[in-house]
Amino acid sequence: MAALTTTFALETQDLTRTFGEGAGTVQALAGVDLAFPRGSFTAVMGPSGSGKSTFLSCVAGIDRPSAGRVLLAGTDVTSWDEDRLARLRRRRIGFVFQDFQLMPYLTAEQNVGLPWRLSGRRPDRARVRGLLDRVGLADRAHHLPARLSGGQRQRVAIARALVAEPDVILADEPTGALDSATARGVLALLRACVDELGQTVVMVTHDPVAAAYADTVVFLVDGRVAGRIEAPTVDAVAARQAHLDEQAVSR
Ligand SMILES: Nc1ncnc2c1ncn2[C@@H]1O[C@H](COP(=O)(O)OP(=O)(O)OP(=O)(O)O)[C@@H](O)[C@H]1O
Repeated sequence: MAALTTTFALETQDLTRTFGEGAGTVQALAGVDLAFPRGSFTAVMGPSGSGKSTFLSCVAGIDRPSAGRVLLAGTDVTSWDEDRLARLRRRRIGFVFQDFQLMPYLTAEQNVGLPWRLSGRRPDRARVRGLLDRVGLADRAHHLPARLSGGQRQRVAIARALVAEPDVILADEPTGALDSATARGVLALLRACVDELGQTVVMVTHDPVAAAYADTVVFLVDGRVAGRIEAPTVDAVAARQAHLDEQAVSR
């Protein structure tokens, strides 16, 4: 059976995550089946609280699903222990967090090189500099995060997620804190990761303009897949979002 699943960089089967117990139980994910082909760009959208961040965390192995499976390149990693998952994340997954998670005492350049250091390698300085240049921060390489704006910090986090050329890039609202010109630059960079390097990008966003950079948009509602759009346009995404919001209000 494994051969059938290896064309997908990432797959979830019946992914379920429940928080709390008894009357206070929240079902953040209620059986999500999704498959992400290698070299694809997928946007995950949905109302606030629909399970988007929980989905990314479970897929990255940062959170543990209550049931269901996560497969990376056809390998079931659901029951891997913490150490093994951490090593996998370092090697194969780039994660852009909502809150950046930069090391405050490292410069922009050192933060970008961190994934290499953590896996015991010397950072490739030319690649680090090249990525800082791509995200428009060539002249900020020696700045500490405290001396960067929110948008600049986000761009350092993106460069860091890309530096080790991971197979899968998971991004939670990567353009949320950016002005529209910088956001376009970041989205073009993610698109290039897919088109030029064959990486697989899964990006949570609320923004139809950002979602239109993807090949596919998947909508989550109440922890379930509620729809998808292939080859999305800004108008098609915005219309579907409005429709889902109306349904949510009338529920
Ligand atoms: N650690 C937790 N403990 C309890 N409930 C949680 C926890 N994390 C998430 N939830 C709940 O799970 C549901 C899904 O949350 P999640 O953050 O995944 O949604 P989201 O779609 O990313 O929302 P947003 O767009 O607002 O970021 C919400 O009802 C949330 O309150």
